Amino acid sequence: MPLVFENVTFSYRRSGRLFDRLTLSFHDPVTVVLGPNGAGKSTLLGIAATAIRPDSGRVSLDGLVPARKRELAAYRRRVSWIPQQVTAVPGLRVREQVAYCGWLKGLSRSEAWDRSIRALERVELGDLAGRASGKLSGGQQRRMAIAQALVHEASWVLMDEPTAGLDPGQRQVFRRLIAELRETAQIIVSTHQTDDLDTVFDHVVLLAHGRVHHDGGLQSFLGMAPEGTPETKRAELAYARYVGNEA
Ligand SMILES: Nc1ncnc2c1ncn2[C@@H]1O[C@H](COP(=O)(O)OP(=O)(O)OP(=O)(O)O)[C@@H](O)[C@H]1O
Repeated sequence: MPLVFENVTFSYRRSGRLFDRLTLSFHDPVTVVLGPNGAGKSTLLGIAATAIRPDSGRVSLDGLVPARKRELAAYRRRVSWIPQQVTAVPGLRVREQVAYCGWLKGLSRSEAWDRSIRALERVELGDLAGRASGKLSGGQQRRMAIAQALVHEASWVLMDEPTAGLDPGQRQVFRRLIAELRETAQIIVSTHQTDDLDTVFDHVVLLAHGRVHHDGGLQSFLGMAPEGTPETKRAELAYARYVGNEA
């Protein structure tokens, strides 16, 4: 079920044109959108999540076009978005917040409540289900946000810099989660860190200044590193080769 951007143009009022007729198709199980700060990664995911409206062009998912009013709700049910900023809802406990997100996506209250604990267990937060959501650490809040996205079992999960603020142990949890999640959903992860690149990703989109510099398999991306580059440096050097001074 591909998620497709066709000729998408978008400008922020203050900072000018970011995307100029951007055409891109996400079709692999797990895609990473890699790019330096300000490349447009969050905006791209925000558009895919329908939080941001493009000025022109079309986004579609399995033929559903969110710009068509009647298709918007069905599109949104299929897509889960974890934005960069995680918000704790004052007064809610962790499990309540996760269940609330499921309810917002159209689950019944009891279904949302039942699924919330499973979602929290998947991100290894089951033990903290009863804690006030505002009292989690930054890394735990990011994992709660992932649970929020998992609770309604969307077919696409969009994760904006999900590993920011995670310690190495939590990054491992995240990798396992992606490996498990890819069985039931297609995933887009954004990051600016080449050391996040991992065999869990099938597809690499490299973005800089709103333009796509690479759109293809992980191995073809890594293959851009100069010959003889040690395994651990390939992502970094391939990235430097594509983006060069532009980053
Ligand atoms: N609300 C806004 N108003 C004006 N300009 C914005 C706004 N949000 C983002 N921009 C600009 O749009 C460009 C792309 O920003 P975006 O946040 O999409 O990039 P990013 O790749 O996600 O960056 P980062 O890795 O820092 O999160 C940047 O130049 C940024 O300054």
